[in-house]
Amino acid sequence: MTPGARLQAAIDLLTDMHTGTAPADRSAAAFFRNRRYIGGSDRRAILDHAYAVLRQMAKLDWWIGEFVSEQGLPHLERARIIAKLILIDGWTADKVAGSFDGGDYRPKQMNRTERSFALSLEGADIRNGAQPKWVRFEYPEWIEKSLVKRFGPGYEQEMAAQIDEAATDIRANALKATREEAIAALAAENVTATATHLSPLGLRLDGRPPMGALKCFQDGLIEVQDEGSQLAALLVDARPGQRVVDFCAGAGGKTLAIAAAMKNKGKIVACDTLKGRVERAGDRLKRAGVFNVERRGLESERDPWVKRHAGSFDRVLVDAPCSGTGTWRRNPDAKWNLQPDDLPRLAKLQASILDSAQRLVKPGGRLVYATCSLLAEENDHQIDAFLASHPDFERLPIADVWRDVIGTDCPADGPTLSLTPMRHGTDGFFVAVMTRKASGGAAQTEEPAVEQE
Ligand SMILES: C[S@@+](CC[C@H](N)C(=O)[O-])C[C@H]1O[C@@H](n2cnc3c(N)ncnc32)[C@H](O)[C@@H]1O
Repeated sequence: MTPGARLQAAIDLLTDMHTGTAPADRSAAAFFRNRRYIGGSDRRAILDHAYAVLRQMAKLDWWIGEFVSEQGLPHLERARIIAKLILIDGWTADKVAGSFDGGDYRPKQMNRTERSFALSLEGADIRNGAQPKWVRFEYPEWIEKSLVKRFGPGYEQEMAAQIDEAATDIRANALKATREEAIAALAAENVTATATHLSPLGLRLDGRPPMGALKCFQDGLIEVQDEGSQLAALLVDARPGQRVVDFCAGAGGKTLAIAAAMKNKGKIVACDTLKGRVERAGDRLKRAGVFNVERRGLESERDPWVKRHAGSFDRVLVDAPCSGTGTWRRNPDAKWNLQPDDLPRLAKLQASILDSAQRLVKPGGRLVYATCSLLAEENDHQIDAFLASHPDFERLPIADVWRDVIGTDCPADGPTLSLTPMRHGTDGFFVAVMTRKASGGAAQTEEPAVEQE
């Protein structure tokens, strides 16, 4: 494809991304599925253009807004790409016009308004002192109060750390390879990987190799997983022979890591209310050589299966549905899709999931709550409320769990773990570990636990 054709494809992709409600990565997958003729390097270039826009969209739109107030509205996605080329890539208006020339598959020529918009941007800095903070640091204005409550004045730096793209992290699958063996296998396929600082199984890749094409990926030696997510799974401290529930297992990211920690011995029940999602984890489990997992679709968090298995698991992980505010480096569109009423709705769901899932934990067993949220409402506040209403549970100091499992000093202060992109270079993750007091008796349930496997 010519550079201009890539730009037109990026405009079309952004239009798809901003029509309908699908997350950007799903829109992109559908876009390329319908255009199989687009090769790998063109695909990468088109995605780079589109994601560069998504990452700095508040600032690009601010510049568009400044211009529009005087001159009338240009085609929005074309305007965003024009602004991106000039403000981020440093193009001149003439260079943009060279690609917007109406040639085969290329953007049609800029009209007079677009041309004067392009000229007005030449030499400007994408950041401008007149921009409000939410524009400069790229987050929805309404969430500022929660960010200030959580981080204090440092919240701006936390948000700035979410603008740039995250590196690709992978986990060495201990069922098939040590971290050193995974590094060597990657090197043999010309991929450079370095050990992550916090996760003992983690590797950070140089660049973005096409993972699906790597033999060591196809053979299950490695899994794509952010370092924060690896740590959350490790802190479950699941041991060989135990019975474990991954209550919100999704496509099985943490299930796989837990299975490796258990050396495939014992049993994991991977549940989710999205039955199709948990079913689709099958191929990943097979590739990773995991065979101690039962996949289970739940009607809701109060599915009768939970009551039937009350008090019968050593570990229950609740990797709760959340705002995803810790993953905005990877999903920059998610911040603009999040709505103010999502937070109370999610907090209510998280509390309900915890309240139901806790029934599965046996006396002396552990309930581990994790989110990829940065917000106290979904994290510490949720745990405080849970402990207040479940006196048979107590929090285990995260530093103790960390030292037992990982063998180093925990990088976070406080009784729970909060990882952030700025402080730890991981996705934002929260982890709290609680135990059902051994003397607390079995979980509250109206009927005896019955094994039904
Ligand atoms: C953060 S994601 C889980 C990610 C997954 N654990 C992983 O590591 O790849 C949260 C999951 O919770 C599931 N979920 C939503 N509501 C639920 C409910 N009421 N009960 C159980 N799971 C639920 C969602 O379908 C989603 O897959």
